[in-house]
Amino acid sequence: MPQTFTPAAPPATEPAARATALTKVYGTGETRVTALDSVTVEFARARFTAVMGPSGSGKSTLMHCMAGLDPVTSGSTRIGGAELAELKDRQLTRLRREKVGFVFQGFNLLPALTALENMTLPLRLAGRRPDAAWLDTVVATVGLGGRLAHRPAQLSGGQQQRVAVARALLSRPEIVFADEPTGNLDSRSGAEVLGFLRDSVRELDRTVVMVTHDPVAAAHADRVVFLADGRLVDELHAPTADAVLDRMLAFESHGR
Ligand SMILES: Nc1ncnc2c1ncn2[C@@H]1O[C@H](COP(=O)(O)OP(=O)(O)OP(=O)(O)O)[C@@H](O)[C@H]1O
Repeated sequence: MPQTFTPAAPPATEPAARATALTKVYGTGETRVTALDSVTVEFARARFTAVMGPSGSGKSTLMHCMAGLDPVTSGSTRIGGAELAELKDRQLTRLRREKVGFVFQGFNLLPALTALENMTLPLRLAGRRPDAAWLDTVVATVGLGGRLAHRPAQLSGGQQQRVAVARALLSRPEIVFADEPTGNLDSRSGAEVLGFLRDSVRELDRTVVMVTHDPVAAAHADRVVFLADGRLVDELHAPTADAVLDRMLAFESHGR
């Protein structure tokens, strides 16, 4: 009897994103910098991971390479089942638009648009309509129900960042990369935004990777990975702020 071949579905344990022996070198000759030196790391689905390390250790570079914003020098980066180096520019742009959400320190909202218009803009640019039920869920999770018609200037920093989080979640991305999302917020608004990021992982099954300098912010994550000099040097599960701070101080004293 002829056998029909059915491609196997990706195993449930496949990570949302993965880097294998990822190396990134900037510049040549005297200005050559190895920003990432053979980093292998996985970001599990429906988990909140913080990336920490001293200034210049490669955190932003790791995020940019894994999000397909910056080409790698060698090694492999995957989002879901897709190997980024194998994608043509147009496919990469599409993958970034559909599978990756971004949250930046500076919110990056358009001032002339309302909160709701800002949230739905990436989907509309992609020619897609937001799913009404999912929009309601995301808006309820980030707690912006009464503010949808406000423009960014009429919102506090914390509310603006919640709009940015909602925008990142609306396309149901495989993974959300957040670069210092609380860097411009006071501690109370920062804690709220971190709470929403965590809720989006716990309640909405999203995957979030957050670069931060702040041990208190990192303690909201399920796991913290530490970079030093472009290498992955340690990780902590179920971190507390004190445990994160202890590790950071240990790296700094070793580095001296
Ligand atoms: N576009 C670039 N051109 C040249 N060198 C770069 C570039 N981007 C980053 N680097 C270098 O790569 C190294 C890692 O930088 P990266 O920004 O990833 O570190 P980081 O851990 O995010 O730092 P910070 O915490 O200060 O934001 C640094 O030495 C940096 O100077």
